[in-house]
Amino acid sequence: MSDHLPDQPAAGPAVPLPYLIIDFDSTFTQVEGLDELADIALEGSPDREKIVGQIRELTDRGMSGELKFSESLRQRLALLPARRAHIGQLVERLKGKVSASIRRNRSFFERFPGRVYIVSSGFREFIEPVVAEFGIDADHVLANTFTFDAEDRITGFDPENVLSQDGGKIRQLRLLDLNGPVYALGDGYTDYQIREAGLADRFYAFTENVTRPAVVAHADKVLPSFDEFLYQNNLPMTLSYPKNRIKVLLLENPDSRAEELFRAEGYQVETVTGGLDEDELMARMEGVSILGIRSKTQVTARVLEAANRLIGIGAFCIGTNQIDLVGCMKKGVAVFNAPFSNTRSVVELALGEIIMLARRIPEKSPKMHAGEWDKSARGAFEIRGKKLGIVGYGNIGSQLSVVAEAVGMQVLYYDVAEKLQLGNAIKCRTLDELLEQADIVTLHVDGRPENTDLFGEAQFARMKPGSLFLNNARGPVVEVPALAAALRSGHLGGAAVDVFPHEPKTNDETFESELRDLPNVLLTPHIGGSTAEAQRNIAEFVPERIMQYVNTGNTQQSVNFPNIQLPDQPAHRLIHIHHNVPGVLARINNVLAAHSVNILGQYLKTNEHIGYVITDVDKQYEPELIKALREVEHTIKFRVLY
Ligand SMILES: NC(=O)c1ccc[n+]([C@@H]2O[C@H](COP(=O)([O-])OP(=O)(O)OC[C@H]3O[C@@H](n4cnc5c(N)ncnc54)[C@H](O)[C@@H]3O)[C@@H](O)[C@H]2O)c1
Ligand SMILES: O=C(O)CC[C@@H](O)C(=O)O
Repeated sequence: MSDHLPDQPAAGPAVPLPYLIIDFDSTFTQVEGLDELADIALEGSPDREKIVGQIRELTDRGMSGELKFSESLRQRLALLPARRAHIGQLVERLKGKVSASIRRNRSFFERFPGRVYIVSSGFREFIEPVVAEFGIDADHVLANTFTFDAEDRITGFDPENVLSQDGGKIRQLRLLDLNGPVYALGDGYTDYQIREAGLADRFYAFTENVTRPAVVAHADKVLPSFDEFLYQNNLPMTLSYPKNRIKVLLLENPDSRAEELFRAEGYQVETVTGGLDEDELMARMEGVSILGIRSKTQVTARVLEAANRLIGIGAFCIGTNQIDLVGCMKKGVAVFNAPFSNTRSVVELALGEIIMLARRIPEKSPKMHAGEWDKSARGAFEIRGKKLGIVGYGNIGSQLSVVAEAVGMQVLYYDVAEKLQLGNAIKCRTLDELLEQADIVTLHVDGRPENTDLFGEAQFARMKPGSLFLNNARGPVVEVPALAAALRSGHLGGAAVDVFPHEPKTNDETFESELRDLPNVLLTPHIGGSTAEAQRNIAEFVPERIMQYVNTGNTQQSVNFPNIQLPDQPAHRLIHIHHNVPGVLARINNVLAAHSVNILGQYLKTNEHIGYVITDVDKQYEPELIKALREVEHTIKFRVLY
């Protein structure tokens, strides 16, 4: 079943295409023309900020219906010290501030110029040249006109123009006397009034730039973008799917940059500060296309069942053991993480902990806070020349190896996979070999199920008396009672633990552990990767991967999908995810052949569970092709990108 991102077939116009009455300020463009004109005219003036602020406020009060429109316009122009020459500068500025979704769909305007009217209480002098670039003629621009004095100063507006009067848009629409369905699109109350007066069949509140609750309350539909308007009306659009329909749910407080990037892309974003348990998460999954989590949220089979539109998961961390990766694959959900964004932070924490434990700081510092002066060298040692045993020589383990050698340690490592030996590090053939030699043992394995209880009584017993132990990897890897016993007995000289089998879901919950109050034990609340740098890196890395996947189908660095790095292609891209059973590619190609499709490129990669086929095709194809591809047996998900 393909259940998400319904593709937009190369749609033709609804017949007949309604007349579109589109507002200019804060709708066609992102800004209000008069506010910008004031900003230009007052450049260098000490009153700039104050006057622009006053004009903005008057604009807002007029747009939300709080102040009579004619009064708002009169007062704004009285404050505006502008001249004719400023208008040219304004036009250039406005050309760069056309609303993103309008700019994106320029071809729509060029294709249907006769059906679009710009009806605005702004001024023709700056509107006409901006919309002309979209193929909208001057006679389809209905707007006010300025008056000037002999020195070319703007003195006011032409009072005879109906648009300068209260109810101006209504009067203008009456004069237009359009024959056929009329849809009004705008951000202001005066746009809604067209509909209220019965002169438009629908009013669409356009919220891409500003949202005025009083206006939204009256709208037939709310448009976070012009794409959404085209999509709802089955009109030709530049994107295959409106981005505002993509809902992102972000849990566990990733850096705010993540939310910012998703919003800038046009997605809807909801955030939850802490983690959610399974039932809570299930209740939130309806309609979510992208889920963002960190280490606490368990994405289980039940959660996936409740996810009716999920296409991607972003793990804003390294570990992905909290996600049912196979379940995601079988549902066509691509998972991305940030494999190196916090590596350095964990390494620095581990190195710091090694030094702190070697000097017994976890005991000395609390004593000092309690007023006790305990100056002694008992049990304290330098780390220079000591043997550091790294278990798990992946990104973190190997980076720690380099840093530890730089401070004079001898590195031993053990990994289940063959790894590049860095510097002078010595590979151990078995874990026991490492445990028997190391003065300090540090864990950097991943959280795969087989690693549960990797360290228990037997492993601690193998470690040298007085040695130190660190776990910054995953809580379940260590049997906590065995570690506590080894510390209590004095067999281990100290430990630093950042991760626990049971971690509080939020900062409001109490942390319970047998390790509390043990001597020379550093406990930290899973903060190995919690630095400003790491969190910022993660918050950029993960959204970028996800947006690339949504926009191009690129699965490079996905944790569970076959990795394909796709070329840019000015084509329609058919993205097909299917169960990996023999013959699916042949079936897909039979469908393409039966519809005489011109294939520009095809890419296939499979893994144990799924096949991922990307076919770039010529833009000319019959809409039935899409239906036929969706119906190919064993399809998990299918979408079209263009
Ligand atoms: N404390 C934190 O805040 C924090 C931050 C980042 C990462 N982590 C944890 O650290 C882990 C390691 O991160 P990484 O980026 O180095 O991952 P990685 O995948 O690059 O390295 C893990 C290494 O462990 C090895 N390994 C797995 N099981 C093993 C075993 N039983 N014995 C020996 N070697 C084994 C793997 O072969 C791999 O080389 C992550 O999976 C995550 O769970 C914790
Ligand atoms: O920030 C987190 O929640 C997890 C950090 C760490 O364990 C990781 O896997 O990157």
